[in-house]
Amino acid sequence: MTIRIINRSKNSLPAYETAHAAGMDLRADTAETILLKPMERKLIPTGLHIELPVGFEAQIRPRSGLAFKHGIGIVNSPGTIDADYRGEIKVLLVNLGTEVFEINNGDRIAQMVVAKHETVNWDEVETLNDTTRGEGGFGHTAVK
Ligand SMILES: O=c1ccn([C@H]2C[C@H](O)[C@@H](COP(=O)(O)OP(=O)(O)OP(=O)(O)O)O2)c(=O)[nH]1
Ligand SMILES: [Mg+2]
Repeated sequence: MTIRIINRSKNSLPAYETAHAAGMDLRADTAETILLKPMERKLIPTGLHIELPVGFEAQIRPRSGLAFKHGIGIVNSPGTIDADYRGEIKVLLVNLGTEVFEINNGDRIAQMVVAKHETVNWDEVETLNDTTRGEGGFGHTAVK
């Protein structure tokens, strides 16, 4: 599919790094180096604005390499970009590691997955179909 995009950064457009990757890496758009101290969170600009087709969303997900090596996560993971959002895509990084993490312009800080979603109408009722699980959850199938 083709999606309209405005790129106000000087970085290349988000791109799939391998032939069948699900996510396109997003790059930081920042004139100055951003420092993220341990347990600190910051909204990182990308300079990108997109026009998703109705019925699609974009998910902003962490990169496992940054998570593993530096403890970098996304506070609201996965972030949701709505089809009607025209603002700049931003990434809410958090440093869960023990060292200060440096972000420079063009660094690949997160990945974006474009996905279909349903739009639901509620059918409000008094009872739901019974199942073997019933109301069991939160570990109720664990071996005792
Ligand atoms: O990681 C994110 C998450 C969201 N957004 C943008 C796109 C999204 O469409 C909008 C609103 O996001 P969300 O619905 O998650 O936030 P909210 O706190 O519910 O804000 P709002 O009241 O604006 O919906 O913010 C981002 O740029 N990055
Ligand atoms: Mg919202």
